[in-house]
Amino acid sequence: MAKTIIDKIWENHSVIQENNKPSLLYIDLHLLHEVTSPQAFAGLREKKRTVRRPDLCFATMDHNIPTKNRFVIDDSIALKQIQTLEENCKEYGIHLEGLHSADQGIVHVIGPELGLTLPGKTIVCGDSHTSTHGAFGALAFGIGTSEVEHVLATQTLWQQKPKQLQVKIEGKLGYGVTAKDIVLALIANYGTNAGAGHVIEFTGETVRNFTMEERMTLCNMSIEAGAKAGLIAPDETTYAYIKGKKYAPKDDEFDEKVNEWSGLRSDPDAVFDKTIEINAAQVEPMVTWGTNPSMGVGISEHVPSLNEVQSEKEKESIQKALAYMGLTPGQSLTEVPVQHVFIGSCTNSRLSDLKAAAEVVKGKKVHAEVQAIVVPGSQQVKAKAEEEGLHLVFKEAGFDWRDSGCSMCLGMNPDIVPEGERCASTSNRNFEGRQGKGARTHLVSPAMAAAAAIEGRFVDVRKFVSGLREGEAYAGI
Ligand SMILES: CC(C)[C@H](C(=O)O)[C@@H](O)C(=O)O
Ligand code: SF4
Repeated sequence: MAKTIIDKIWENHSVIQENNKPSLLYIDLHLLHEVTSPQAFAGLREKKRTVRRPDLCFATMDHNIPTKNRFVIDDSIALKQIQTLEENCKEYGIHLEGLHSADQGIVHVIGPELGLTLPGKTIVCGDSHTSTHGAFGALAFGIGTSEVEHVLATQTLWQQKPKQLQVKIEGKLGYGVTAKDIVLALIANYGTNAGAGHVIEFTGETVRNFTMEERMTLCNMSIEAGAKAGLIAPDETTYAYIKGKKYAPKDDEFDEKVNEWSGLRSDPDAVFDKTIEINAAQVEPMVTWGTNPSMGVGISEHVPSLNEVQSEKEKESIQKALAYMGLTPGQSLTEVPVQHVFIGSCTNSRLSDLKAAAEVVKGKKVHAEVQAIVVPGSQQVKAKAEEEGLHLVFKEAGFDWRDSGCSMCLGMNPDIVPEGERCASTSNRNFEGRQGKGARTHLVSPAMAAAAAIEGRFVDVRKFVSGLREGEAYAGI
């Protein structure tokens, strides 16, 4: 029978598989961070168990850490979680990239960057955006803390096989349109439940033409479309990225692996439970206006007016979101002032994201009413950006240039958006209170965030880059 890549990885890892029952899956890589691991280790200790394969675990600290003066941790909970991770890794012999490490960074940025994330692997982490690693053709998904304990103890996990959704993306991206806009458009059109109970395989010409960093942005947000995971079959782009990475297979072993990986693709006649088709050419730069990632529009559109909506329930949810966001129905987002700009997070903090933002910022100044920060996804990204002088572009424009971490993506560290203030953010979640109590989050691409930092309000980056302002003739792309 024809198989999808998901079927193939599932079969390769099933230790126990019975019809219609959960399978016991072998886990190839277990990533750990400071927030979701402490109780798991405590549980192990209580039951007098040990870590079965410390060599298949890899830990970092990212959520709680400050991005400015990173060694001064004032918050007592953060400090405790960081120290606990250090102690646990030491006790159980798990490799940790701590605050002093040049390889530290957001867990989903460093896995790929260090060559730990490889095609065909099963990868888990106590973190929902583990889906990011699917960009390499790995089956990668987030797990809860009790599952973290189970994987630590057994290196396996019971899992019901999910359904499979194909998201086929064809067409050429317009100028100024990015992978972030594509995934925001997917979620805006099909909702935050589109992928519920499914793993997504992204296919199509547009995806094939994406770089690995773009593929990571796409897979990162598959979880916001409700999916358990998202993945992309590996190809030459994948192998070229992996080659030479610190922990990636080397020399002959690499060639053998490429041979093996090249079988990791869905058979031409494989059947999916569902297929969604996206025309990338129709997508424009996106901005979210509401309190979940599906509440988004193209920058030339406007916030929904209530008479456009049919159902009462939807009307209510829009009204509630707009009240929280301090917006009015039908408003154009280009008239909305922003006070904060955050370029970072596991969605958009890799070198190409910083380059795209720097391109927009170059030679310009951050608006007087805006506080803007750039937070590289890892210390390696930071170092590479500095080699290319990107930090100078940002600093000269008035951005703060920080150390790596989750930062303003979520209100768990000192980088908080104050109540009632608005942030153009390259992260992936815009829930109420996500960036701090009462904070208003708008999800955008790095280029759109950079343009908002300069103008002090949302602008269409396509017009901005070509030097035009609203009202001026625009020849298109
Ligand atoms: C803290 C962690 C459990 C959480 C997640 O699982 O996603 C965080 O990374 C997030 O993005 O909200
Ligand atoms: S950057 Fe944001 S989304 Fe990613 S792991 Fe950290 S908190 Fe979660």
